[in-house]
Amino acid sequence: MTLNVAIVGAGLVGSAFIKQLAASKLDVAVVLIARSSKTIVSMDFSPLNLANVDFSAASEGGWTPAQIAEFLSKSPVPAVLVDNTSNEGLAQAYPEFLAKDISVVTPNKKAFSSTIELWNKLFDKSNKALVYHESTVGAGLPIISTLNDLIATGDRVHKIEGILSGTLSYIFNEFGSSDVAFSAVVKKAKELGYTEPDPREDLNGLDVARKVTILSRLAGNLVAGPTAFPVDSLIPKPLESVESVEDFMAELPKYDTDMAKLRDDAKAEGKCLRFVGKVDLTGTPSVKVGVEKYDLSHPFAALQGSDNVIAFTTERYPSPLIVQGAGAGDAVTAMGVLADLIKIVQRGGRK
Ligand SMILES: NC(=O)C1=CN([C@@H]2O[C@H](COP(=O)(O)OP(=O)(O)OC[C@H]3O[C@@H](n4cnc5c(N)ncnc54)[C@H](OP(=O)(O)O)[C@@H]3O)[C@@H](O)[C@H]2O)C=CC1
Ligand SMILES: N[C@@H](CC=O)C(=O)O
Repeated sequence: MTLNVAIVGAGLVGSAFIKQLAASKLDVAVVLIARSSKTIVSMDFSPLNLANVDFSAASEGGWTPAQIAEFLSKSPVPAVLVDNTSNEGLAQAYPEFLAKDISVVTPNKKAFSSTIELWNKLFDKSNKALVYHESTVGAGLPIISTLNDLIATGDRVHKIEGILSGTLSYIFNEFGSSDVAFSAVVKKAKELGYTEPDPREDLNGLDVARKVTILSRLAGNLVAGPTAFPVDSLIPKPLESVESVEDFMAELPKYDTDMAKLRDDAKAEGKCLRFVGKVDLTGTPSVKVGVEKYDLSHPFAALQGSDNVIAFTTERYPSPLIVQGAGAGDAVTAMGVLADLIKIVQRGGRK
């Protein structure tokens, strides 16, 4: 085997990733698969059988990031952590993995939109291990690789603008084109697997703000984090203090008429609502995230389903380079994660 892999998180994305990896016949051994409270591990680094991942047989108890890093550090071949969780603690521990020459692949945005100090540790030139995180923005769409390629080849980014949330794209596409209730579309987006584990992280703009933080930083504008610039929230004020997701979802229908009014006002002007993220580097850099009205002839008005669209305006692309397609969902996100793992295999697991 060329690499040993630990997969942490076997939810929607993690399960789809395991299925795709099993079908890919990639020359790696999966030696650990973890959920929050159960861990399947092959202590002698022999490959686990991906066709039969059975957590019912695993003993109770999750492994800490430090335990996983310690285990992988003993691997006789280069090792990779695939983090398919949205866990903050694991994200903060990536430097521990990198310090042990363990590469990281993840769709988890938390580390990359955290402090600049953590960002610098992740991309420290002296790291021998690799970090790939394509699916942190636009799921499997080639957004991060495109931006990195533009910059690495000497282009200058002027603006990045787009619809970066599969959930909010789906919500505004569905809710805007019919009389369906806002709360019903939010529920459906959750059922379809587009939302974050807690859908309020989508509705409050934080998920898009995290993605915009990542893009802005990659473009050279080191914003302090997702709360360092203006972000619109779609959470009704009285629901901001609700504790559980279940209570929030139960209360949301009470605010359907407020959201319908916003939609109908835009319609009356011949426009539609879209939730967009923008990075403008043409003068003093500015970053913002929120609801905007677009003419029905605008490309952002014609999106379908959970589509994301991102427009890079650069020195070489004054008429923007556009990437568009499904921006959420288990299969497309897992595809981005697997494509990143394949890159690590191709590079032999080390810089
Ligand atoms: N869904 C999508 O369309 C997209 C998702 N992403 C990102 O992918 C990641 C996963 O999303 P998704 O699959 O939808 O989320 P899920 O909630 O379906 O799955 C999360 C998984 O992580 C596990 N987990 C959580 N904390 C820990 C921990 N401390 N140790 C071990 N396992 C843990 C959960 O365990 P348990 O099973 O025990 O609950 C679960 O298996 C998130 O970061 C999300 O932002 C990115 C792009 C698109
Ligand atoms: N909840 C996110 C999932 C992908 O990042 C979204 O809706 O875009």
